Amino acid sequence: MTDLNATTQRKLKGYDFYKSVLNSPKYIVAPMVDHSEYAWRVLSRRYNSQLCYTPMFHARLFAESENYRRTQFITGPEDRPLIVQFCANDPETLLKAAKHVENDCDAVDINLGCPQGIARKGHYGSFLMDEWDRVCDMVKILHENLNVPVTCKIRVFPEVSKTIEYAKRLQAAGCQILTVHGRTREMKGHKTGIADWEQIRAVKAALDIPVFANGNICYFEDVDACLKATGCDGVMTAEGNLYNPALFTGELPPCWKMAEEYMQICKEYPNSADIGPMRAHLFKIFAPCLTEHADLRTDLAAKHTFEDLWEITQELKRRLLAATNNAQKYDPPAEWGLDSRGLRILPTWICQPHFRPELPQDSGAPSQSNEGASTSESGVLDEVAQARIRRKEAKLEVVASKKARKSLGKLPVCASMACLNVGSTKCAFSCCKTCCRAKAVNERISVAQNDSTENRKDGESVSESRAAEFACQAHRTLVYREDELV
Ligand SMILES: Cc1cc2nc3c(=O)[nH]c(=O)nc-3n(C[C@H](O)[C@H](O)[C@H](O)COP(=O)(O)O)c2cc1C
Repeated sequence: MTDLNATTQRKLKGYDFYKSVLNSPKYIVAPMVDHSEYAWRVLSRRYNSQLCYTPMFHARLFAESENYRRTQFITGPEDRPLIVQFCANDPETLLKAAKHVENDCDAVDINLGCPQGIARKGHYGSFLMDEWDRVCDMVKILHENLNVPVTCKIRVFPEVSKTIEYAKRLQAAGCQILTVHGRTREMKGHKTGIADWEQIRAVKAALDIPVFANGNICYFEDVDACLKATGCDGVMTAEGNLYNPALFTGELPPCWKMAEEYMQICKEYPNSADIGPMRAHLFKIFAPCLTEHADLRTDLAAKHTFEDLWEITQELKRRLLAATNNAQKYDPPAEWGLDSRGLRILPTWICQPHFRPELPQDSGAPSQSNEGASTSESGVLDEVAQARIRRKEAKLEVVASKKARKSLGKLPVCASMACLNVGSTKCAFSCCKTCCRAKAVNERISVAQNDSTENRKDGESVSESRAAEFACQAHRTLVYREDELV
């Protein structure tokens, strides 16, 4: 261990550190596994992000593996101010890992908020929220032995008094900046919900060190609202930044512009991002328009080279530009149009926050808030979560359809499983009027297509002659009476 006084005295603390070293940042990019990598940080900084965090690194792996360090921690001279984040549960291991980065960053952060299963297994993140002594030992060892300050990122407890007490313990142990994610450990996935700015405000009021607020930032306007509501020194955003990397400028740029610039950075800065993160970013940037261009969505999931992803980006750009008459810029309306959920209606070619689809009432999941974009600290693609929701919704539809069929009692149901109408006794196949007609039309067409020219009477088209014949032969019973049909 180094000389305690020498190290701690040399370092600027709290507000001095925040102002002199970090330049009083208000706009902060969150630590994000697989997402806040070097290339993404370069892009975010170009669009007014004033402080960036690296993705969370695993302290033990970082301490032990040169290969892990080399492949995971990539940075450059313009990548400042920068805070490197670790997850850990052992003070000595954490210190060993942090020593490797102390000369290439401005502070080291401890992840005390990850709520994912992987954190439960590894015993870190929010699963240390009940072990205050161990957590404080980790803060203390970095405070006393690192050349740079130590910071922490926490989630809140259900009780505000407990969050305040916890935050004070961290401050006393040597934490120099605290980020408060205003959600509890249980608020994840479908239970994400809205972050509690009131709890963040209470924590901020109780501490002497700078505090960053995290949660509920979807638009630029939310930043000021959050600063005002919480009194915090800065606002950190994760998903808001992923869906619109220019969020902190107040701009709503076209998706292709951000995608192209990001890809160019990846090319310009070799090794700044892997294909995995690149693809994950493109999925998010293009999220609003990928439903309309499902073929490219499939391509994006399947392709594995930079050139392929670049080509997909270019193709989407071509299509979107064509659809928007070459519009390069979006001018927000004086007053926002809102959809039925109260969300802003924006064209799909514009970078915009992503809102989870509302689950049906009886899905067993708590209802979603508009702001409650679910987070994934283990870096799992939102695509996967959305596919899961879609599958669940499809299942619920089948259940509802079966229920509805049951409620029709003994009435014969249309033989075509696709609909719930009562089947007609006049139809040879027990279809309802609509399905029977559709069937008849299709079959007429196929008969007509097979018809030979010899059968044609002068002046009559093939389809007309054979269709009439077909309808009267095979569908003799198709004489509908409207009142028999649902
Ligand atoms: C893809 C992704 C990866 C994340 N990885 C981390 C991480 O490495 N460390 C961490 O402390 N939080 C991580 N988080 C959580 C965010 O930092 C942030 O606390 C959370 O998303 C809430 O902020 P938001 O409402 O702005 O999204 C991650 C979130 C996302 C969406």
